[in-house]
Amino acid sequence: MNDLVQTANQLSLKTKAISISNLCFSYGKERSILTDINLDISAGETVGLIGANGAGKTSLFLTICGILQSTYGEVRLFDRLIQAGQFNPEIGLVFQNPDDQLFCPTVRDDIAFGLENIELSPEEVETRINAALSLTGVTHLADRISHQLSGGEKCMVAIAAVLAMLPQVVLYDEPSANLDLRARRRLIKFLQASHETIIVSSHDLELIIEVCDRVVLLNQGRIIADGIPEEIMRNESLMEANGLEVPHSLTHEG
Ligand SMILES: Nc1ncnc2c1ncn2[C@@H]1O[C@H](COP(=O)(O)OP(=O)(O)OP(=O)(O)O)[C@@H](O)[C@H]1O
Repeated sequence: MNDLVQTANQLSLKTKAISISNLCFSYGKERSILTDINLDISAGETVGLIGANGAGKTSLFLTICGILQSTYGEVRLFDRLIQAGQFNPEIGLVFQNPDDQLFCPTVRDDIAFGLENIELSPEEVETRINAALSLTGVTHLADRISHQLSGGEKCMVAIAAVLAMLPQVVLYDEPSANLDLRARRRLIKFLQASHETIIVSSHDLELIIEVCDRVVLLNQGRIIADGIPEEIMRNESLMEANGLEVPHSLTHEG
C-alpha cells in the first residue's frame, strides 16, 4: 500500500472532515452568492455538489479551501478553523480548468511545484512525484510538456499534482468537463477507488450517481437538498425547480 492510500486509510469514517456553519459569501458589495450554508461532511465520504450554472459551486469550493474569505460564518477542517490566505495542506482543489493549475515546463515540474514550496527534501519530492504519477496512471507522461497534453491527460496530471501533497480532503470542480468517453470512464474508476474525503462538483449527474454516496443540491447559493443521490435526482419536480433534469439512468426509460 503506498503513502497516499495509507494517509487516507488512517482516518476514521466517523471523524468530521469538513464542518461549515452559517457560511455567507459575496464578491465585493454585490448580491449574496452563498447564503447560510450549513454542511458537515465525515472523513471518507464522497459527496456530489450539483446545481445549475451560477448556483455557487465553484465559489463554495474556493471558500472551503480558503482562497476566498467568507463574509460570515466559518469553515472547519478536521476542527481547525480555515482562514483565507493561509496554506491548508489538508485540502486540495482540482480546478475546473487544468490550464489554471498546470503552468510549469513539464509534468514532473508541475507536480514538484507544490512539494518544493513546502521545502521537502529532493528525495521526498521524487518519491511523492512518482507515487502520484503512478496512482493517477500517468507515469508515462512525466517528461512531457504540460501544455501540450490532451484534455484527459491534463485532467489526470492536475489530479496528480494535488494528490502529491497528500491532502485528506479533495475538491474536484467539474472534473469530467471536456473529457471523451474513455477518459471519463477512467476518471470515474479513479474516483471510485479514491480514499480521501471527496466533494465532486459536476453537471455530469451520471458521474455523480456512479461515484458519490451523498449529493448536495445548490440553487442561488443556498442548499436546497442533501441526501442520497438517486433519491434526490429522481425527484422530477425538485430537479426542474432548480434548473436541472432527472438523469437518463433514473428516468423510466433509463
Ligand atoms: N470573481 C467574481 N466576481 C463577481 N461575481 C462572480 C465572480 N465569480 C463568480 N461570480 C458570480 O457568482 C455566481 C456563482 O458563480 P460560481 O462560479 O460559483 O457558480 P457555479 O455553480 O460554479 O457555476 P458553473 O456551473 O457555471 O460553473 C455567479 O452568478 C457568477 O456570475
